[in-house]
Amino acid sequence: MPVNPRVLKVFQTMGEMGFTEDVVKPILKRLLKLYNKKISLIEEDNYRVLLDALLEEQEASGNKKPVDEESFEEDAQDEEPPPRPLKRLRPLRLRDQEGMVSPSSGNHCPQTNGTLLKQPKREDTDPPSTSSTQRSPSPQHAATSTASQPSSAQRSSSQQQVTDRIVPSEQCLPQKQLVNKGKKPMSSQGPARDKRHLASGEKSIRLGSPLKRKLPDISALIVPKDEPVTEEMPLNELPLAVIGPDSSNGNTADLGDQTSMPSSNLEIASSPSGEVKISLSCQPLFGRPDFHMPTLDELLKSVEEKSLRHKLLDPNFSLIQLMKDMCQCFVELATDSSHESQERGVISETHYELKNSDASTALCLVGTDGNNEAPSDVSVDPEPQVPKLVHSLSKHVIPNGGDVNGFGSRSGDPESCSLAVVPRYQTGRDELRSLHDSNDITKGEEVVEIPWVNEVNNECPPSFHYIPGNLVFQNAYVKFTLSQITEDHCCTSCIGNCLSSSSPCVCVAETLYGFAYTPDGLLKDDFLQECISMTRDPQLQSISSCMDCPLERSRNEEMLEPCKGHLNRKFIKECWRKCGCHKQCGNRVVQRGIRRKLQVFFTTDGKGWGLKTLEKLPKGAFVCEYIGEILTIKERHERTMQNSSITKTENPPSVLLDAYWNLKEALKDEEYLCLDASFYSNVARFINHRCLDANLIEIPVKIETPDHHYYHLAFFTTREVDALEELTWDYGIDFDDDNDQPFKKFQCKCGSKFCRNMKRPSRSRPLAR
Ligand SMILES: C[S@@+](CC[C@H](N)C(=O)[O-])C[C@H]1O[C@@H](n2cnc3c(N)ncnc32)[C@H](O)[C@@H]1O
Repeated sequence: MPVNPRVLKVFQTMGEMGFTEDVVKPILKRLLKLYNKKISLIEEDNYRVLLDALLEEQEASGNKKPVDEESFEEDAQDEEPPPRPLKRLRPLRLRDQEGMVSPSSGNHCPQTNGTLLKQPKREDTDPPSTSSTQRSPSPQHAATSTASQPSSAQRSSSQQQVTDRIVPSEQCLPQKQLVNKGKKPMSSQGPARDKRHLASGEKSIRLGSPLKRKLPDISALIVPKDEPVTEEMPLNELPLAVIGPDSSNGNTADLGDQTSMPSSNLEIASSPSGEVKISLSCQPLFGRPDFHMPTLDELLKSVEEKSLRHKLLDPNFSLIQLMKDMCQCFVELATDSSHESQERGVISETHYELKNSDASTALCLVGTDGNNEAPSDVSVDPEPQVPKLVHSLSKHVIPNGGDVNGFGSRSGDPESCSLAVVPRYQTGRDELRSLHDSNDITKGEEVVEIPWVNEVNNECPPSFHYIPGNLVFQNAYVKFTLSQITEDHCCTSCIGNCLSSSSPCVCVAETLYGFAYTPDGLLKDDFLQECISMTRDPQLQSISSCMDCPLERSRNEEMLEPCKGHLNRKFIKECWRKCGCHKQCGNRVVQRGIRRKLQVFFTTDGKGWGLKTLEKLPKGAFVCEYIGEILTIKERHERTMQNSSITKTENPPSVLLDAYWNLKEALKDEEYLCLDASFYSNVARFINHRCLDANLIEIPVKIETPDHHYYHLAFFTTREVDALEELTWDYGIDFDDDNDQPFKKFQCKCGSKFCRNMKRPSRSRPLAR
């Protein structure tokens, strides 16, 4: 029988591209079968689909399948070109679920070995084969019928085209939905919301950033190499992930027989050029009269509340678990109209329990999947604990230079953000690696990247949450309001750079010495020198004692010890947002954040991790702030008492914001504050101690508020610092005093000739801590 000339043309064209007829033939045959013998679909875009399939075949396996000797005569039929079919990116497979009939075997989008499919228009409603071994034509052809799936000619927006070409999740409908021919999608939401309702209650939910308009290079899709692949479910024929509802949620029975009915499908496709798409197709809960379709917003909110806030520090966090939670949230939302209030109830209850639990109880509470045992792959340190976010931070979190929308709360405010204590896991090395990107330990939170290196051993930096600005833990009163900042407190009439004005602006009026910065953004030498002297020289130290020291009160209210004294300090006042000056005004330095090239490194002299500069720093240069949770002294004490080992581990100490405690007017309890960098902090947590002649000094900086009780603590260089030098500051610890140290005493290895750990006479400031 003569061979169809169009088929011959295919062979000829492919031959010119280096593909032999033997290689092309079986793939062409499969594609023709898939496209109902419509060879025009193969011919489109210069045989793009065939080329893609050939490339995929080459990539996926070196074993060429035997050539099918059948003639193409019956396979290739001439026909009118149908509307442009949809293409599907290769869905990347994350996970296989054993013992379940995966949608891939029953309702997956059929594909060839090539993963880029064009889905021809098809009007028939014949159920497709559900055998995984059969490469049957798409079961979703009906779902992509003319009515529900506009042709390319009908599409005006190129974005729409691109979106449709990339993982058309509607095409992965189970068989039941295929009879929906001609029906319009049930979407009640506009396309801008990027969500689609499918026939018969199915819904495709798209997450993640908007897709780029450019059609990705499909042959270059990333395939995760470490995911399990079974022979029955070839990689390139499966959705990326198939996640069934969590059997532990008690809803399994409601979902029906999972072996006969596919559960929710999750598909993710990505390409090296950055296009990522997640598609979740949820199966309606058959037999549930109370089923209703949650909106995407409801679902996302519920997932966030359920998973993200509760698992912020969970070393066992896994994306799959998150996806499972998402499915579970879907089930809960879909079957319970009062889900919102119930969900909140659970949160507050958990919050209460966590806050009041001891370490072992908390350990049970944070076990994943309701499993109360610590996971076997992590070693659990029962002593140290990590505060864990269990409630919204949205209202009372105070970022560095944060907004003036009424942050902070008086104690007892039920809406305060709250952290509760849960055990800290000693995470495995790999997990730590994933927690701290070696290129940037700040995870993008700072303007500059700060890498970490360890050329000494295999240790990774300790686990902590990187935050670029201080956060209120719970009761600290830190409130910035515009009304608080009066004309006396900010330079509303200034323009441009305050430093270029002949007289100091009103912002620095209360500092008495004018601007602290030079036009180069460094500290003025005399100002710096005075700060250094007031800190280091016992003769020049100015120390005041509180009448009623909150530190002593928190330790023992019954038997108050006299205040040990607090160092009086000079402070810097920066211009801020209510000021009229430019954001680049020279009186705004600390609020611009870290600008220097720094590196976290493992020290060679036994101090653990440290911080070094990678560039030469001039004297008086701002390096970074000391960032942590803002705790009241009471909270600090409670945290210490809850587990006395917390603050006495290798963790950084909590630093008192005590420069104004000795004011005539007594502060309220929630205004005696400190910064605890144990769990939430920035790169300053790595700065090691050096007795007396450290190259950094901490200076109070007031930015947002005229209040005295809250300020920033900023580190400036005390001298010129060479590139690669370790950065150090004097913690002010008294090595002779065994009690009341803010952290575990360590054998000082600072190497300074003024080291106080060498039984020399005290030369510095064993003040209140
Ligand atoms: C703020 S942390 C500094 C970072 C810490 N080296 C690390 O590995 O995470 C404070 C802890 O570092 C260690 N450290 C800091 N300065 C030290 C010094 N001069 N000598 C010995 N250990 C020091 C102590 O264990 C201390 O408790």
